[in-house]
Amino acid sequence: MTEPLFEKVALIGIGHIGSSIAINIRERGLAAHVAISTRGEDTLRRAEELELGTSYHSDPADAVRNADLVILSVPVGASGPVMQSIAHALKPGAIVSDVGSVKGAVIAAMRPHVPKHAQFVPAHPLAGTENSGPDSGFLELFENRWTILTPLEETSEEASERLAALWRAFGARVERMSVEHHDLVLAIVSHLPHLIAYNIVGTAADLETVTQQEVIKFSASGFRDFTRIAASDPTMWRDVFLTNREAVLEMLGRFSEDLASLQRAIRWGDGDMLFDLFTRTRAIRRSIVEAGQDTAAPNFGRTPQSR
Ligand SMILES: NC(=O)C1=CN([C@@H]2O[C@H](COP(=O)(O)OP(=O)(O)OC[C@H]3O[C@@H](n4cnc5c(N)ncnc54)[C@H](O)[C@@H]3O)[C@@H](O)[C@H]2O)C=CC1
Ligand SMILES: O=C(O)C(=O)Cc1ccc(O)cc1
Repeated sequence: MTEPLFEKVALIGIGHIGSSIAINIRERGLAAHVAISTRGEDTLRRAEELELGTSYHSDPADAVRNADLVILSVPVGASGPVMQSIAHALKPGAIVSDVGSVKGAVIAAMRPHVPKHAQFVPAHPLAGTENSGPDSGFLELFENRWTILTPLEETSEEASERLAALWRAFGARVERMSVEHHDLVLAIVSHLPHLIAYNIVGTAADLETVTQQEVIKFSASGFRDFTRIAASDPTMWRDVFLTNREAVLEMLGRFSEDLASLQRAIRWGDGDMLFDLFTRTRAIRRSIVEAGQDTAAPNFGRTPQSR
């Protein structure tokens, strides 16, 4: 148990990320009260059965009343309307944050509704799995993972630091970044890999010459890794690609050019080109492993169910 960092926290949206936050707050004793609200009545009931909070509200405005910290953990496309619906109930000095995978579009949607008397600290934990819903959260999810804060010019240093302290209490490492840079970095390290996974699994599913049963039966571990990522939540990822459009298209353009060079090397039997690239990429993997960010880390891609 740590000292409570906040008296009352409100969690709006209680899926994979919201429930992992709730479990961290509960297990580490980081807030005296945790009010939960989410769109679906079934999800709200399930959150109560799992004892993720201390009060449960159908109306998000009721949950945020008197809260010192409000965290939105909803699909990126829902952030603006949810912010609008809670704005009038925020207490003076309240900190409002989010966990969205895209920052530019979320900030553009939320910022106009944040009252002057509140502090908006946008955030993004670089941690998650392909699972969704309130049953998929777990305590270790954020351990040794980065959480990026993208404070705005009107955000106070004190509010950023209080939110950073909460993420550190979850075991996360915290870094600050500009909004634009965040969206570019995430386009290459997270959004494009998901697009590639969705595409390759889709291509395999549509083949006429190889049956779906064969794809399932003979899938080697490389393909299996893609199927895990391609099992990620459709609503969440639809919103990511629609809202980080420019950065994803920029990275996709670079990716397509590089893929065309590989295609040419294979066609012309340019083994040196293939060997050189594969040597450089192997070095990147080794530096990720050395930095302790590899798949052997305790939480990667695993949930309590699969452990
Ligand atoms: N799943 C992941 O690996 C990661 C997700 N994120 C971000 O976290 C956010 C939430 O994602 P997950 O927890 O994975 O999704 P999820 O699908 O597990 O949970 C989403 C929650 O939002 C609620 N919700 C949906 N629309 C709503 C609305 N209009 N009003 C109130 N509640 C609403 C749902 O009922 C559910 O409780 C997304 O913005 C996503 O980009 C960030 C890091 C990792
Ligand atoms: O499941 C995976 O491999 C992930 O990459 C999880 C993830 C998904 C979305 C994010 O914004 C951050 C992390």
